[in-house]
Amino acid sequence: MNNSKVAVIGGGSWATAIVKILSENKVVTHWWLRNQKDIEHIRKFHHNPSYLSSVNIDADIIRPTEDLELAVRESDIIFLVVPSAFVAEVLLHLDTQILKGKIVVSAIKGMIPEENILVTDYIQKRFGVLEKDIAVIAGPCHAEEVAMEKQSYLSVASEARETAIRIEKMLQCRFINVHTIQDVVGVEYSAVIKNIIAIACGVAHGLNYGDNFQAVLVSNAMQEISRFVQAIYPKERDLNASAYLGDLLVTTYSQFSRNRTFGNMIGRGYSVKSAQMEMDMVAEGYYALKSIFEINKKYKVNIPIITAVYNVIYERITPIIEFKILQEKLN
Ligand SMILES: NC(=O)C1=CN([C@@H]2O[C@H](COP(=O)(O)OP(=O)(O)OC[C@H]3O[C@@H](n4cnc5c(N)ncnc54)[C@H](OP(=O)(O)O)[C@@H]3O)[C@@H](O)[C@H]2O)C=CC1
Ligand SMILES: O=C(CO)COP(=O)(O)O
Repeated sequence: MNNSKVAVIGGGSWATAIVKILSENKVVTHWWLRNQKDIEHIRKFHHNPSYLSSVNIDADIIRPTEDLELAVRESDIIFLVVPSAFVAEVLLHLDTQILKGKIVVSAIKGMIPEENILVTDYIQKRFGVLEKDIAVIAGPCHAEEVAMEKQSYLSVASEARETAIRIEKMLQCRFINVHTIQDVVGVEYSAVIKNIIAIACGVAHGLNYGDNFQAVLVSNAMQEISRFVQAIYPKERDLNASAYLGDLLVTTYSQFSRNRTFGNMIGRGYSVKSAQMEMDMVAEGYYALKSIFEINKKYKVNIPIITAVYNVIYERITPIIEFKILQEKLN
């Protein structure tokens, strides 16, 4: 039994997968979900009816609750797992002092819209959490495969080694291998951008481009990620590590990727609205596009793939035309 007191904030597929991992390690967890019906269902039947419903929720270890404040107050480690667009709204009524001295782990791969800042920057700014108490979960890992207990790998990034190791021990289990890394900003930006690239791959697939094109798209994208991350936060980092390249590959190639699925619909001619309505899950890349585009007005990095996706999604340029232009910029 792990003695840390933990809260998981969020009721979607990734939150459900993280709850499964914590439960495997016997970590007593307050699990906040916004949907009262889901909470009652979990209490009664020990499954999340809306996401990864095959996952068994151990009632002795996992305590679903509608009381966010209680979940946070009772815990010393908080896992944030709501899509980035809803973070500010979900945390709105929490006292600004409530996270002081607690460890906050962001499992979110997105940015706070409007403010155009990373989730960890938002948590530090709004709640005064110290950098040493912040961690990020990254790596190529789809919730659906965690649910099936397929061997997976996670990276825990923190500037404080002690914090990273504490979280590593909490997540390492039978089917999850965890390693630590000291690059919160690089890992977060890379995870944000790979979602946009996965939309690009989906659009390309929807337009009937083949594997040859996607391989070139992804390798050019890796260079794009490298240029952007090094411009924003220069540091010696191995972008071939699974926290960066691995996550890009799984999201651009996996059948489970929501971002790729969303892009595929756009490529096939769906409007943005109808593609979003068709999916009952969130494609973070849609929101990230706007933030990265805004941030890049200052850094002026050459980001042709992100620009092409931005033009398709926000400027309503026909994908077939935009991708013909992009084609000429890849090598
Ligand atoms: N799924 C995955 O494999 C992975 C996901 N992530 C990241 O985890 C984060 C969470 O995504 P994930 O769990 O997959 O999400 P899902 O797409 O599975 O679920 C969407 C979640 O968003 C909630 N939601 C929808 N609208 C609102 C709203 N207006 N206010 C508050 N909450 C809302 C839903 O709640 P409700 O059901 O009540 O509508 C649900 O909990 C994202 O940043 C994602 O990038 C990271 C790694 C892997
Ligand atoms: O981050 C992920 C896998 O590592 C999930 O990607 P999607 O949101 O596109 O499914």
